[in-house]
Amino acid sequence: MLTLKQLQFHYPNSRPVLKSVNLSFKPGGIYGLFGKNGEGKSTLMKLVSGLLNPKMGLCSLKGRSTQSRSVATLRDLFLVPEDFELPGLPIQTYEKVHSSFYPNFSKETFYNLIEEFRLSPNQVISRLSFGQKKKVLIALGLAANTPLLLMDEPTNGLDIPSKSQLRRILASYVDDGKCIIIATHQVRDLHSLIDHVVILDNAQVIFDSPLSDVSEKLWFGKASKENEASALFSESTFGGKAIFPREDRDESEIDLELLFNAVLTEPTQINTLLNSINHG
Ligand SMILES: Nc1ncnc2c1ncn2[C@@H]1O[C@H](COP(=O)(O)OP(=O)(O)OP(=O)(O)O)[C@@H](O)[C@H]1O
Repeated sequence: MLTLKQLQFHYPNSRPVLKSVNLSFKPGGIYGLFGKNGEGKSTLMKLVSGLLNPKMGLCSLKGRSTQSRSVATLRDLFLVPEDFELPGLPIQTYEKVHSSFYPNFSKETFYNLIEEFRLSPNQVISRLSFGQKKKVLIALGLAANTPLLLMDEPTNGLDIPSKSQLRRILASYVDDGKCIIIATHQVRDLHSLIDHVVILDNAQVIFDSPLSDVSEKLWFGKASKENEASALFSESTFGGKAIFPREDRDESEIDLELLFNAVLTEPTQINTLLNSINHG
């Protein structure tokens, strides 16, 4: 659905933010995009949305370059950005202005979500709190029903009940025709939803793997004197949690935070093991 080919980007007079990034995103998946602060997650989302132009390479959505920002492409994607400014319009007016851009927009979904988020259609957006504004954008993004939904730190600003509410809403939203990419540091908020992980580091993709492959090849458990030597990665600050080759052990629950730290520290070891999967 979405392909990034040899994508390169830097801001004026700055170091490269992305160096030759190649990625492919398929429908039916929720992708987690991770990276340390400043590694280019928001930039990548802006490139995909056509808000920035790559210095080299291409982003194509359903075979069309997103850089052209053609109507046909823009109606296929929605970006919920991390930072935004929203106008002093009532929610229902804002919905009317934006819904017309999206052929599959569902007013029913939008107003159901607005109600679920305890907002009311006549509230003026500029007078809402940051978290409430974010909920309006999330409702708009989900109601737009676009094949590609990009969410940059969607749980930032949401209170604890709203985070689980969003998790539940997103789980029911994804279907075989849609692809969702979520950039987040709040791994725990959405970890149960994510089924594919992409990690950016040093302007490159250092990890790109479905979690089914991670479960097949890696085992998440506690390090002990007996097994310490076989650990691919262990972190004492995680209470002795460690990652091992799975071998013939039962499947374990994936700890995304530990996986992220492991990939940043031992990318070659982790990737070599995952690449040994025979997909044939
Ligand atoms: N408008 C801009 N002009 C110049 N440099 C920028 C601009 N926006 C971002 N950058 C730089 O580009 C790099 C990538 O920023 P980006 O916001 O994409 O990172 P990020 O991974 O989303 O970070 P975070 O996790 O902190 O949200 C950073 O070094 C940042 O300083």
